[in-house]
Amino acid sequence: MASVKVAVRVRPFNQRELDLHCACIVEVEDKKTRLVNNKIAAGDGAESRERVKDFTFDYSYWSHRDGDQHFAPQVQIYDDLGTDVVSNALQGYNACVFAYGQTGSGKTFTMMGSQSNPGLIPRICEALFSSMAEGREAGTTYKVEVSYLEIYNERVKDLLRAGAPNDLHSLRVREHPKLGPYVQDLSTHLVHHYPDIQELMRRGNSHRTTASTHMNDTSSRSHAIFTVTFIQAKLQSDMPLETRSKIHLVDLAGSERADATGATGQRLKEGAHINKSLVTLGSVISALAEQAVKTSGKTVFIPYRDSVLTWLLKDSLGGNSKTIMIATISPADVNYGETLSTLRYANRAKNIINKPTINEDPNVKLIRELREEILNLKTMLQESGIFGLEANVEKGSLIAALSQKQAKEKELTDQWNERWSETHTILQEQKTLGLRKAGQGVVLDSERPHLVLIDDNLLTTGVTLYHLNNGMTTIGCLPTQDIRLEGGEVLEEHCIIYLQDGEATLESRPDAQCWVNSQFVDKPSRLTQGCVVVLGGSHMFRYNDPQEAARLRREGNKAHLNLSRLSFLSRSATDLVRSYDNLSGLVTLRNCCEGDRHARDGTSSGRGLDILEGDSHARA
Ligand SMILES: Nc1ncnc2c1ncn2[C@@H]1O[C@H](COP(=O)(O)OP(=O)(O)OP(=O)(O)O)[C@@H](O)[C@H]1O
Repeated sequence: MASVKVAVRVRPFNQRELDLHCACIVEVEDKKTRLVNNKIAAGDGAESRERVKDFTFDYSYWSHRDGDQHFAPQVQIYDDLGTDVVSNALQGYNACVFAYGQTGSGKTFTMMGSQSNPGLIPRICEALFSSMAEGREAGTTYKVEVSYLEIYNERVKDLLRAGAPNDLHSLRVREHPKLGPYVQDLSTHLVHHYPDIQELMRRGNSHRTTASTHMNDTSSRSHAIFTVTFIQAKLQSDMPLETRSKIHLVDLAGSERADATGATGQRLKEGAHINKSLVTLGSVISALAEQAVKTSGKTVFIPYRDSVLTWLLKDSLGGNSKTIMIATISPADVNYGETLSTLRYANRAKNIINKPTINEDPNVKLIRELREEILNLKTMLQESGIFGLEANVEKGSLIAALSQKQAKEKELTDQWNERWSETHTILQEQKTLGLRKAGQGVVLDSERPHLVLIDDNLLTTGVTLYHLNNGMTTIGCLPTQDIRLEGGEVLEEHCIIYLQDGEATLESRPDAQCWVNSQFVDKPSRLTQGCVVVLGGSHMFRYNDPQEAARLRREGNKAHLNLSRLSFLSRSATDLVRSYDNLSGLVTLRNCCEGDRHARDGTSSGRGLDILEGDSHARA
């Protein structure tokens, strides 16, 4: 059992409040937040008591004026609240942080922050990856996935699939009997490094629905949920351990009041929907708070399903999660009503009791239980002695039970080991490939020397990359070859690429058609960064050596990369000229006109490929 932790944060005056010469009506001292109603005169008696409202929370943060003695910067919020989220996730607990407050009160600033002053979400993610780097050294394998959605006008939109058809902007929320509510077809993204997450955050944030209101120039009109699924697996003293935790980081839309925000038309309609979720959130919080103090044992109805937001956050509110609420408030007297309402909301949330548990993999749990039972059975056998027939019968059944449990335990442990070694290999492979988004593009940052197929089949839509083995990579049309090529003039065993001390050399088999940068290969030929390899007349590759490329970049020595352009004329059905720019690696296709054909004679002629010379030769 754990209560929801609640923190309050007071932001600086905004321009509008400064222009209105607003008075500051909030005070903060330790855990206490005091709100003063300036409209009631100070004095004795009941009226004066009405003037001041005191609230106590787990944390009260004064972020009103930098330089004040108890000023709370972003890093303090992270140190107090974010570090807990990270350690909970590492222990296998679900965690949730949600920011609640009036429009323009600092929710996005607290959760996401800015480039120069990052908020909780980037700090939590960065710390998770730092911890993972340490854990990996100790042999732990991690799998981290991210999804990012917004709820706008009670519809769920995938923030990481922008440009998708409209139906993907209205995803369905469903409920799994064991896993609970989830969003159908929501994209999840495997991440290997912190910059991967940064890129996803940047992309998702740029797709959030925002608009300008009187209260905030870039007001978030939606509730945004950034979810990190964190799975870790390791062997501890030969015992498999596997946990899965979900971290929901939620930036709610601001509560609206038409008079305060100047909302009309679409903004007013949004307000009604935003309020529907927030009103339901309020009802859920009240019902949970009521349930927590109830002694009669009668269950209170919790209206989770009345809004998409509360349905999706069901586990975080009263369920299996360690949850933190951050209530953000304005210090200005003009916002007294909204601030009071936020503080009351937060005060009620303090009473919510959650039931967090460590999310252990069910099979691992079973293995652990079986091992305990096996240990007990062994102890019983040792203590049972061998007196009389009855004792022998009992001993026999103990031995049978023991061997049955040992067999089951072995089967489950083997399955677990196999699953994780496979996952580990896949993750390692993906990490080596370093697939990352760059704007609309996808970049493969492989760390190992490789060939990229430049495919002339107009119906091929995939990109093929072949890693070279350390030592020998065989190429040919036989299934036993490391790289199997079909069609054209490819021989059963066509050529071999030797990779030794980081240097790749291509050796052609007798009668095989191989060219490197337009030079026919009749003796071992060294492959250099960016060179073009043509095999069997119709298979064209670009060779990449990431280490050589990095060295050349460092040296600023691009001179050796010849700027000349090679053009290859295919005599295959496509009849296109492909131009290859050696420096950028760009391949362009254009229709071949008669005037382009300067077929070279010699080895390539009649073999399905003629080589056209560009302005000059590329380096061989
Ligand atoms: N603690 C703070 N310190 C400095 N600036 C802040 C702080 N909190 C908020 N701000 C500034 O106030 C403005 C509004 O903040 P923010 O966008 O985070 O509000 P919000 O509650 O997310 O609003 P909405 O509900 O409209 O999206 C921003 O310019 C932000 O930089």
